[in-house]
Amino acid sequence: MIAILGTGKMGEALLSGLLRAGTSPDGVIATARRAERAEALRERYGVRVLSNPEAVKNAGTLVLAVKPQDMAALLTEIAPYVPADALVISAAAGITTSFVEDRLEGEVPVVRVMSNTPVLVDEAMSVISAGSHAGEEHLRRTEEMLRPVGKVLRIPESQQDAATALSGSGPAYFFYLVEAMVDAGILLGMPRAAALDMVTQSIVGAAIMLRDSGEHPVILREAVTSPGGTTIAAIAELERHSVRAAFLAAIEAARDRGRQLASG
Ligand SMILES: NC(=O)C1=CN([C@@H]2O[C@H](COP(=O)(O)OP(=O)(O)OC[C@H]3O[C@@H](n4cnc5c(N)ncnc54)[C@H](OP(=O)(O)O)[C@@H]3O)[C@@H](O)[C@H]2O)C=CC1
Ligand SMILES: O=C(O)[C@@H]1CCC=N1
Repeated sequence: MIAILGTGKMGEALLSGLLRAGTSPDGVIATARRAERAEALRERYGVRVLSNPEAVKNAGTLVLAVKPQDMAALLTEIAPYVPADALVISAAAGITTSFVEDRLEGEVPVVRVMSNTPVLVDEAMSVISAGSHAGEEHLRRTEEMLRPVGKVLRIPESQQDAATALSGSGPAYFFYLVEAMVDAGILLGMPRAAALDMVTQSIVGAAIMLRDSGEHPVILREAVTSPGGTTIAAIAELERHSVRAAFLAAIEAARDRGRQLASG
């Protein structure tokens, strides 16, 4: 039995992914803070929505999907009820496995996960790291849960904040880029819907080429960039505005913010 504690955006995305992958609604318990949220989850997915202690007592795998700022309170609430042989999977940005271990009784295996919202379309990037009481079996169980909803990589926990900044937050950067490019289309007089179609299909096509061709992104970009042509005129402007430097600084800021999250 899997319990998802704190079924908000990520928790619901994981819940829907588990059900799409064939887990029966009887095999998942959700928890929520608000009664109307609990009712919506029951109606939408047919799963049981229980209190945190009831969910924890009944489950072998606990997925903690509350905001980092709510994690300490959740752990205090569930600590007396966590079964000794349960696997605890923490999905929160910035929360270390030792933060979770220190607030639970005994030597509970904890796996830290950073996934991203493309879980909703089975194209998540999830990175996982074992805590000090988790071993191969716990990593494998976590992989089995996450693989149906996308790609899973094992990384050292020391890289988790960097991964959060790159792939956890990553989809937001691409949506931001799409917004900016659609605005450029509007500036050039395109209808908004047509501009959105053009940009969306370009980003989908580029992403699939990148994933499936095995080519380095520089080679793929060079293939688009004709001497004296349009693309290099655009790239010259991107360089003039230090867009690459902005990405380096932005992702570093996201990594640094991740490091602060456990302290509120
Ligand atoms: N959104 C994203 O792209 C990603 C998020 N994450 C991580 O996932 C976690 C959740 O993020 P996200 O889904 O965006 O946030 P949400 O706020 O959408 O989800 C958290 C949910 O937990 C509920 N909650 C809080 N405390 C409790 C509690 N004690 N018992 C039961 N439910 C509780 C909240 O209730 P209420 O609705 O009342 O606030 C909310 O519904 C975070 O730790 C974040 O770092 C990781 C990767 C990507
Ligand atoms: O913005 C955040 O803090 C969360 C973590 C990764 C993506 N969203």
